[in-house]
Amino acid sequence: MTDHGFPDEQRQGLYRAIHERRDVRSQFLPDPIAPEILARLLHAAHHAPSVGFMQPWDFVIVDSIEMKRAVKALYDQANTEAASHYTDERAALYRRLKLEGIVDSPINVCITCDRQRGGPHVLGRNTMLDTDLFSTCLAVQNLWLAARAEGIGVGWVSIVDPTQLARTLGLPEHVYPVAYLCLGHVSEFLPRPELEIAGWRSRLPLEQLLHGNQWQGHVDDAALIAAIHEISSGETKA
Ligand SMILES: Cc1cc2c(cc1C)N(C[C@H](O)[C@H](O)[C@H](O)COP(=O)(O)O)c1[nH]c(=O)[nH]c(=O)c1N2
Repeated sequence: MTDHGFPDEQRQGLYRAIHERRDVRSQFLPDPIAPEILARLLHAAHHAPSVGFMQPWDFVIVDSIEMKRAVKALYDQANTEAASHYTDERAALYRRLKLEGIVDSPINVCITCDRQRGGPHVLGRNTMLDTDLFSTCLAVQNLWLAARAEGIGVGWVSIVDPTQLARTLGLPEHVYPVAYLCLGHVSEFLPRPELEIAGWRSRLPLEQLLHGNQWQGHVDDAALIAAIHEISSGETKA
C-alpha cells in the first residue's frame, strides 16, 4: 500500500491546529495583521471544498471603526434579546460572557454566500439547497485553522440579525452573511473553549456520539475506546 500520508511533523501540525484552534473574544491585541498573513488566510478559505465547485463565498473586509461600531450596535441589540431567554443563574452567567471582539480586533471579515452563483442548477445542489451555505462554512473553517497555525485568533459573531447585518454591509438581496469574523493577534490561546472554562457547557464524550450498526462492534472495541480516552486525556492536559 502506498503511503500518501504527510510526514509525522506535518501531520502533528495539522492535528495541533485542529485541537488548539479557539474561538477568540477576550484576548485580542490591537496590532495589525500583516497583509501577507491575511492573504494566506483568504487563500486557505478560498481552497475549501464547495458543492459543484460553486465557490459561493465572498470576503467582505471590515477595518473602519465606523462600520465596526455599526455591527457592534447590531450585536448589542441582538444580545439583549438573547439574554432575555435565560433566567436566574443562567441569565447572570450569560451576561458575564464576552461573546464578541468586534471593535477590539484590528480587522473583521464577513464571509458571505452568494446563493445564485453558478446559476440555478449547481451540480450536487438540486436536492440539498443549503449545500451552498455548508460550503461557505467550510471556507470559514479553513480560514480558522490556518489562522491558528499563523498565531492569529478568530472569533465568530452570530449574535446579530442577518438581515440587518446584510443591510449594514450593503450586500445584495441574494447574498447571505454566513460568518462575521473578528481577526487579530492574541495575548493567549485558551487551552479549552471559553464557554467550557466559564462553566456554560462541556465537551461531550465522543463515545456518546458514535451511532449506527457499522459502529456497534467498534463502540465496544476496547482498543478504540482506549484510544479515544488517551486522546481526550491529552487534550485535558494541554
Ligand atoms: C456557527 C457558529 C456561531 C458562533 C460560534 C461558533 C460557530 C461554529 N461561536 C463560537 C463557539 O462558541 C465556540 O466555537 C465553541 O464554544 C467552542 O469553542 P472553541 O471554538 O473550540 O474555542 C460564537 N462565539 C461567540 O462568542 N459569539 C458568537 O456569536 C458565536 N457564534
